[in-house]
Amino acid sequence: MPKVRGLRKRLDPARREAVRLLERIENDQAYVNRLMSAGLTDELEPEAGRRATEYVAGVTRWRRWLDFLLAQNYRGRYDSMEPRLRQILRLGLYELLFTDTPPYAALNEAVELARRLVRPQAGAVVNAVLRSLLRQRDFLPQPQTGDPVEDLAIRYSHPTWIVQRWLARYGPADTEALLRYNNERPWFGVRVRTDRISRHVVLHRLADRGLEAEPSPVLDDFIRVQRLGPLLEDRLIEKGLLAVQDESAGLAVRLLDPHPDETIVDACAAPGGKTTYIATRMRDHGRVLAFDVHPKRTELIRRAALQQGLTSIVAEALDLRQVSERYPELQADRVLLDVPCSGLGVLAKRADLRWHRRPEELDELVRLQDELLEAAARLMRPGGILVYSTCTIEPEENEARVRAFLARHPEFTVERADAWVPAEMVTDEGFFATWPPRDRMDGAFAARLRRTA
Ligand SMILES: C[S@@+](CC[C@H](N)C(=O)[O-])C[C@H]1O[C@@H](n2cnc3c(N)ncnc32)[C@H](O)[C@@H]1O
Repeated sequence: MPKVRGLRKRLDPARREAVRLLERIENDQAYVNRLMSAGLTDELEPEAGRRATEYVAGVTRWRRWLDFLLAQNYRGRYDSMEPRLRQILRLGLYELLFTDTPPYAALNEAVELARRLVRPQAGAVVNAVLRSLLRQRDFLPQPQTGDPVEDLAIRYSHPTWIVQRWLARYGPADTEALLRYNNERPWFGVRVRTDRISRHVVLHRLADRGLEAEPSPVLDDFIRVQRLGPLLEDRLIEKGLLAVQDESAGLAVRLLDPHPDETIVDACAAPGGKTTYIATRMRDHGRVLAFDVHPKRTELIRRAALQQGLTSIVAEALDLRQVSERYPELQADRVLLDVPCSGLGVLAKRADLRWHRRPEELDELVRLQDELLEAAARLMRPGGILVYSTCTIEPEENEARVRAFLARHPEFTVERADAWVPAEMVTDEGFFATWPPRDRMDGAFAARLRRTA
């Protein structure tokens, strides 16, 4: 029979794009950062874009567990498999284990991807490996390396060094809860400009679009949503009525407690999520000086201020460590110092971060955090408030930095966070600290310090 041309099924664009992105994410750290700020899949139709995003995030999160299972079922050396074939196998297995895709559809799609994107014979490999795993789906092999920490890290798909840290600090039950939380599809916090639109109206509008959303239980101007797509389609963010922001970030601003007509410094401000919230809380009266060392990122602060119609914000590209040369007279009422950190509190949202972080980076970050604290302290008027905040749960970057700062600066004292944030999020020392599995938000920390003299 003659071959009929043109009847070959079209490759699913979402899966094809996911494979392409997964390859790039694994090879190119800089690309991940760009992807995060640029929006993953702009060229796809919205439905395919959503699926591609979900595939990329899911496969990235579960990478270590997927690799363990695939390696057990592959006849050759899994480590030296062609990278693209590996991504296709990961995607196929992810779909089989973690999505509602009917198993044979997932399998066929993966086989087709391998045939077309790798070579025709590669389809047979994918077919054999995934069929074998499909048969084992209800009794999957468990890691037995002889090291319980390693086993847990494989099972929950995290690097061993991170699991080791958390086990030593939190014990097995809490560590498992955190590992599990990091692997769930996260809810997103969204701030509502309640000076322009009521939260109630927003919730109704989203419900009409079929988007699951609920009010934040801890902040009266925040909601939680399961997906961001409908917000983007409704252009509510573009119109400056909503801003994507984790509730933990909102609570750090509440702890700062900015007032109208004050001079506030947001010392590490880009992309401006907290800056715009500060200005909103001040009803846009007063002055918010927003600094960031990266000129391009500083531009994002300006754009956010413009989008939200806030005129009290002045953004400037500046290394905070040089701020007193630039502004020798500055006497801020309040300073927010939202330092660069390891980000180990946001692994549920930043799926790739766990694979890129290295334990050695912590020392360098801690040094920078100390230097930034010194610089921030020089900007304060006596009686002023300094809030030091992070999106990590690592004590070296949190409590330890504040304790070391207080030892160097007896003119600062801690003000307990109880008056501004929910009691369960306040530590014995009076610091704000979230616990993601309990609070259903990012892991974050903030300390409120007053300069007394
Ligand atoms: C955690 S992010 C800030 C997030 C921001 N506060 C928000 O809520 O949108 C830390 C920022 O510190 C900036 N940064 C790093 N080193 C700095 C320095 N020496 N001076 C000023 N900003 C710096 C980084 O460019 C990064 O944008």
